[in-house]
Amino acid sequence: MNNKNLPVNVINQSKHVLPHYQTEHSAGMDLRANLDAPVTLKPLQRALIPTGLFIELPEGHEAQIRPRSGLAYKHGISIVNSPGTIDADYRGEIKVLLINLSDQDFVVEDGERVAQMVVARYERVAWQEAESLTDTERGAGGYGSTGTK
Ligand SMILES: O=c1ccn([C@H]2C[C@H](O)[C@@H](COP(=O)(O)OP(=O)(O)OP(=O)(O)O)O2)c(=O)[nH]1
Repeated sequence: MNNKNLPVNVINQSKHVLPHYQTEHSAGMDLRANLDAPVTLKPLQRALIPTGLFIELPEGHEAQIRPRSGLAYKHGISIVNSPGTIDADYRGEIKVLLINLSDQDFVVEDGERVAQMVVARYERVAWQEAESLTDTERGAGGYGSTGTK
């Protein structure tokens, strides 16, 4: 572990090693399915996959549960609520809400790396109710207002 990394309390009740960064500058750590038996996802079926991990994030941090691009590309496996949010005050088990967007069955095996977790800082807002907002070049334009070329 890099000594600049954020210390995070974790309880690992899974059969597997703790998630770890695969390369020097990976943003995410892959999460492994912790299963007693394989789970088959039929086309368009979803399932909540347990990880056996419980974490205690420092205040001001969240964890985002994101799809893995390889599983998405090769097998159409994504995450229904992507990115899932793990709150700093959550003490339950981290779970991954997978969905099979392909037209073939997909079998999730115990220990398979099914998602990645990115820890990020966040801000909370203090509303300041206002009569008007500042003018900008964009204004209310969105949804493709700037074109594609
Ligand atoms: O992919 C996810 C998303 C969430 N959670 C856990 C951690 C999170 O802190 C908690 C609540 O998530 P969220 O706020 O997204 O759920 P909700 O549907 O708004 O439920 P709640 O009313 O419990 O906040 O569930 C997961 O384990 N995996």
